[in-house]
Amino acid sequence: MADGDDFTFCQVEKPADDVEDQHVAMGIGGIRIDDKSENGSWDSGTIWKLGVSSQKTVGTLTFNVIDASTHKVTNERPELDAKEVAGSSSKAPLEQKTVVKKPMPRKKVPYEIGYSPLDWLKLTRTHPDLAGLNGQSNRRLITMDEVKQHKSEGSMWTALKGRVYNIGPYMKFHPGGEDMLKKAVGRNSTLLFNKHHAWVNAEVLLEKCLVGILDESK
Ligand code: HEM
Repeated sequence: MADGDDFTFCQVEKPADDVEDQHVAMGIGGIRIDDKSENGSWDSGTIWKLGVSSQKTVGTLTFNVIDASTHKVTNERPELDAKEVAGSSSKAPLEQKTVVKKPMPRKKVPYEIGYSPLDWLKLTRTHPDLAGLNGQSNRRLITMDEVKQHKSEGSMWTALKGRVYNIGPYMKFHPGGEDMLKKAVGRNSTLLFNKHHAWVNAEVLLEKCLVGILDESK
């Protein structure tokens, strides 16, 4: 290149991801630059290429602009000349498998008047014995066999995350509806609970309904 030519040349690296190539320069499939040095020899280098090329010359620089507009866009890596793009000969598939878990559809039921979460909070603060303990300790160990025996209106027990609760008083307050909560009665409802709303803080919500600790040894 002649001294008078004020031409700043910076080397452009080929981007690591080939998918990007097709979006960054739509219609241009590659660039080749040839520079005639002062001793008359040619320095040349192709940055990347995809399709048919046309040649342009500016001063001593010769550009090969390669047209990719007719090039079929596929998920395959474009054919790259190993000689021209050193170190990028591997043909790894671009397809990425993303597993998107479908969220559970929300099935909240409207509250009956007097059964909102706030009403439940008030009840837990004023009712003397929601668990139905009649003075018994709520630290005692309870087996699943005993849980199964409490399925009546006033006393509906469920085992949840290692604790046993009387969920009878909570039935009409449950935002997912009574029918859903009834599925928990007389059994270990931990899996069902987590399936629908692992984020719900049952320990706090049902604190006053605690009957005992689940005896998991039996
Ligand atoms: C055993 C104690 C349970 C407690 C304390 C409880 C509490 C709650 C709370 C606080 C909500 C509102 C969640 C929110 O707004 O994000 C809710 C919603 C719901 N619950 Fe429960 N639940 C219990 C058990 C269950 C069980 C066993 C089932 C299913 C069989 C169930 C099914 C649902 C459903 C379908 C909703 C509405 C879902 C939604 O809003 O996305 N719940 N529950």
